[in-house]
Amino acid sequence: MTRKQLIDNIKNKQSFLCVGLDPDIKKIPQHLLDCENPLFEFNRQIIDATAPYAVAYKPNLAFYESLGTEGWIAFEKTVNYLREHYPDQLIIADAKRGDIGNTSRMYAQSFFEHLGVDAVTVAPYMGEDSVTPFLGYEGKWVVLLALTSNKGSHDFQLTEDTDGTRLFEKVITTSSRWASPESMMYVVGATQGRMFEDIRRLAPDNFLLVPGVGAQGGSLEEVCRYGMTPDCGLLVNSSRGIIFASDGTDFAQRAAEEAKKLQQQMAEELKKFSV
Ligand SMILES: O=C(O)c1cc(=O)[nH]c(=O)n1[C@@H]1O[C@H](COP(=O)(O)O)[C@@H](O)[C@H]1O
Repeated sequence: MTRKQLIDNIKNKQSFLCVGLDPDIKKIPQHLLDCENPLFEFNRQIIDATAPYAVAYKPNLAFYESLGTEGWIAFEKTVNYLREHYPDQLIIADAKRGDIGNTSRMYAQSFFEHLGVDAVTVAPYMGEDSVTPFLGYEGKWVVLLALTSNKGSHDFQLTEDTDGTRLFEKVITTSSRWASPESMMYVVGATQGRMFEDIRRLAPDNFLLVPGVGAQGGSLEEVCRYGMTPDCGLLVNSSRGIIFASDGTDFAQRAAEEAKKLQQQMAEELKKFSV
């Protein structure tokens, strides 16, 4: 999906919601456990219920890989279901990959050629040759970890160079030379508040994937105040806050309600910024 298509979808739907498909088998409703593939059935119903309010889905590979073959099948079926029934939704494989060039090329092939997702999360730690194999696929995106939502973001990302440059700033400045905002997004946690101002100084045009609202307590209003651009420039993810709103037979309907609430707040924010 191109940047223009993504922006058009956001404007048309008045939403920049990314629904995180992190279906923990221990938390999905009991009545689904008898289905042939409980994870896929859970995702299918969540997708059907939330699609009107979302522009992207982000399955996190950990929740699938942890179940072995059955989990991987659920992941593939989920991607195929989205492709077939909701071709306008951006699919982000949250895999946090990155390795020596020769290996990254295989990861890129797996996600972009075999699975056909639109975007993959990539860790920057191994540098240019670990990231560039994911670039150069028409309409595909690298979503590079910049300033994450967790406590551990202080351990490395916020440490300073002798000239005061913080590591996440170096990641953005250096990686901006590898790709344009047409194919590079950055992950910035919603819990980082005013740091979005610093991010925007370095990455004024890039889309930011922002996890951490809902279960991790980040503020949507604050993210928008410091991070929104004239093109919106944000994809805000919520996983548990939507998909586990209920563990009963009404789980899909409750997920839709939570997604709709976020979409309505997003529409207000888009209006404020005249997007
Ligand atoms: O790359 C990510 O998506 C990610 C980066 C980050 O800094 N923080 C973060 O929570 N995530 C992911 O975003 C999702 C957040 O889930 P919830 O906290 O349940 O909304 C999970 O899949 C996390 O692995």
